[in-house]
Amino acid sequence: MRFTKMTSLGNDFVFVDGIHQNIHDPNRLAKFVSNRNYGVGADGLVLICPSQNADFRMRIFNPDGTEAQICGNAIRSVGKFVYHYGITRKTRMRIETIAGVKVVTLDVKSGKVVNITANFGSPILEAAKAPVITDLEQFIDQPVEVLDRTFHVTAMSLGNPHMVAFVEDVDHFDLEKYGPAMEHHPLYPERANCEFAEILAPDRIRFRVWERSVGETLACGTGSCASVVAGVLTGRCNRSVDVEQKGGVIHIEWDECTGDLFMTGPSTVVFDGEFVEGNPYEENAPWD
Ligand SMILES: N[C@@H](CCC[C@H](N)C(=O)O)C(=O)O
Repeated sequence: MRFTKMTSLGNDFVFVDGIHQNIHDPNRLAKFVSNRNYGVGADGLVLICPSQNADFRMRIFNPDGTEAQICGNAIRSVGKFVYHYGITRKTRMRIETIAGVKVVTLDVKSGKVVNITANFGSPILEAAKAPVITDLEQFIDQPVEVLDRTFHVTAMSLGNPHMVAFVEDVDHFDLEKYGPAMEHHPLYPERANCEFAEILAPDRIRFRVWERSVGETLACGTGSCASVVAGVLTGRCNRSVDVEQKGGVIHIEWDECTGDLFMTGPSTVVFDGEFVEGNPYEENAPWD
């Protein structure tokens, strides 16, 4: 089985072409490839599959083997992957996910994909669909007690669940302490991807993320969108924002007329590989 390692601002994934290869038990494969000692090492596995109603279908699996609905950095990388490997010549394509079909547009210069924009559509702000357990219709800037602190949280779905809390001095924020407690907070029946964000200027945010089923990652595409949405809804930022993360900067636009969220940023093909002796399906394996 051949694979490709790609990274988008340090949010790294193993991509497997499931159009020309037959993949069974992707949940188990995800645990193996994601392991940084026994496998390739990644924040998850991405399968690129044929689609009935779009150009391609993306499936994304977290390192614990759970399947997520969507991933912002991975979907942009899928756009680059299919163009880079000549699977398509299209520079604008529709990619199916559990969270719906998203449009991905490539910026190609001298034959190379330099930037990729993904349209995520509108964020889902209805609390019941975020999902958050509350009587409120929307969960915006609401006090939430976590361990010894109260955060003001805005919850939403980008297809996957997010919560955003604004903090001061995010670089010194104790993410290891509050991240897991927030991810597993009883408010979120499906757990949540948790963004702790600092406003640097109305057009610049810096955030750190504690991802559901992963932990801290260097960047999160859907988390970048969620941070800007929460910033706009609470009057903290503009609709066109550069979002800083540990792994780099991404640009987010939240269109006032259509309500669509656009994310633009790079993706890098790091290396191609082929599994030799590793057996992803081994019983009682050390990556379980
Ligand atoms: N890194 C991602 C999100 C990946 C999925 C997430 N861990 C979940 O379980 O929802 C991004 O770039 O959006």
